[in-house]
Amino acid sequence: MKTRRYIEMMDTTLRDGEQTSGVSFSASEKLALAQLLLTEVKVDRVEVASARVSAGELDAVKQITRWAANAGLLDKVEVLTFVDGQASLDWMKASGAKVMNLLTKGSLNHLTHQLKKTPDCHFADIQQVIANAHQLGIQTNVYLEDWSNGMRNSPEYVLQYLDFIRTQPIRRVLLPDTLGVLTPAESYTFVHQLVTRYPALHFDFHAHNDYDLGVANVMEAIRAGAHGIHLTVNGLGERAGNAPMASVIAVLRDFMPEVRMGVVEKSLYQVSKIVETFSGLRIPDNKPVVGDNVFTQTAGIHADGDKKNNLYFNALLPERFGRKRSYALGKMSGKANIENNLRELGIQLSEDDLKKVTQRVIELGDLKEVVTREDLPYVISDVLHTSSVSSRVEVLNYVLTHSKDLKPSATLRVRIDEEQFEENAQGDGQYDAFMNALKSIYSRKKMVLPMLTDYAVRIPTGGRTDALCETIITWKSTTNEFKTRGLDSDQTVSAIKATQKMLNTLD
Ligand SMILES: CC(=O)SCCNC(=O)CCNC(=O)[C@H](O)C(C)(C)COP(=O)(O)OP(=O)(O)OC[C@H]1O[C@@H](n2cnc3c(N)ncnc32)[C@H](O)[C@@H]1OP(=O)(O)O
Repeated sequence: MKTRRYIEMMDTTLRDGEQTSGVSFSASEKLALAQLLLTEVKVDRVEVASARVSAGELDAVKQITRWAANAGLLDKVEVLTFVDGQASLDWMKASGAKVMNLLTKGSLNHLTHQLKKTPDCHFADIQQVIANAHQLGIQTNVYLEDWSNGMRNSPEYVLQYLDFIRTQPIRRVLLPDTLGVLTPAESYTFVHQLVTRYPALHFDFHAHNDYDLGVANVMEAIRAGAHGIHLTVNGLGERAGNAPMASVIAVLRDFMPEVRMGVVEKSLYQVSKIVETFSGLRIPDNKPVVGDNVFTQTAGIHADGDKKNNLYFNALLPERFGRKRSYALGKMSGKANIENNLRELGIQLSEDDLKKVTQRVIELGDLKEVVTREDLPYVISDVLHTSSVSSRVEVLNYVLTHSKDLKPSATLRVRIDEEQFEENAQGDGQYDAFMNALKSIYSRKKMVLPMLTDYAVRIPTGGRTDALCETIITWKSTTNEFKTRGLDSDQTVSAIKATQKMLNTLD
């Protein structure tokens, strides 16, 4: 049997990913992510910073290298450096990092117009930096910046460069499509040309996503013989970003059985969520593999087909990533969507009642209202005039204050079963103060509230909901994750309504 070729994965979320406009990771966030990426996601290497950037960046790299040295992983931590005499090397020394990814010029255009040097002069500078690094016990990989344009416009320069670099004590040659301009066909041709001509060199391919071709280009570069690839979590990166890790891993696993890799598929969703929080950049709901809605069937026909011999099955199963399939509720729902959601809630309805509830969900969808699974008991009670909604908990009264230069506060009275409780608290905002008062009441009852993991506010347009504000809160308990929704003309009140629904879902 043919052995599968191992592809090295280098994660550059902490270097190239941080080049996303508006993103800046703190030192502790960088440390936590480097640890997670190397020990749980199990990428082969992480690039954690560019040299010389800032004092905070130096502190972050010091923390990472201290941890990595203790964990025996120091050779997996990389820093981008420049051809700048001793400056980057001094920074490397101070940071404790032992692998540098030296940024050199991969196109004659960049070399001539940015560095204003001749190839010979550039090669001499590079040779000096590599030799000095070697003396400091620092290993070198070389980036050929703008390599893709170099292959198109000055291929003789690229070959001249590689003839030079193969004589140097370097470990890897990193081929960036710096501006994300390659087509898949070119990615294959260019990588294949170099892999064939320089069989002793190790080539990494580094894709950018300017034409949304990052994943396709990575596939073709690997097919052409690239030994490693560079990825970022959630596709973070300058401009349109880099090749997104979760998509690339899924594609390689499902479509390229001839290669293998160390990355743990089950960890991809977790790391994606953490990077979403640390970067402050929300993942689009339709982002493959990690987006909120990518395992949600909306159309009634699809939901129906899922229960009939799994007709809409594909290999991209949510369970591979620790996720679950769900069924949206709205105007495209059929009975199957409603049934699936009711099953999760442990509710059974007769065929006739199911039709009535389905009809109401469709009407609400027409009004642009979002219906969550946890809304269904309210819809049922409204349509069937039953008391299927638990009203164990009722928010009876509250006063919320907001004033200049004073902390917002809340006074709250709730009924839980037959007992009433009152509590005051402060918070960073009115809703935070409300939640703090609520948490105090629940801790008196020795009960823990689920964690609020997302809070989305929307002003639905059109229909009857013109002036209303909709708050959808995502909660995470020890056993599951769910959403509740509140609708009111006041934003805080809509959040409180969503919160009361959450309280009534608790056992
Ligand atoms: C492939 C990539 O994504 S490359 C990303 C590289 N990383 C970064 O740029 C990190 C963020 N950058 C920074 O913090 C800063 O730009 C620094 C600290 C690197 C340099 O800052 P400054 O000294 O203020 O220089 P500035 O950013 O204005 O210009 C860059 C200089 O580097 C030079 N330069 C460009 N490429 C290289 C290179 N590979 N090696 C050495 N110098 C280079 C430019 O020619 C320019 O020099 P000049 O001032 O003599 O014209």
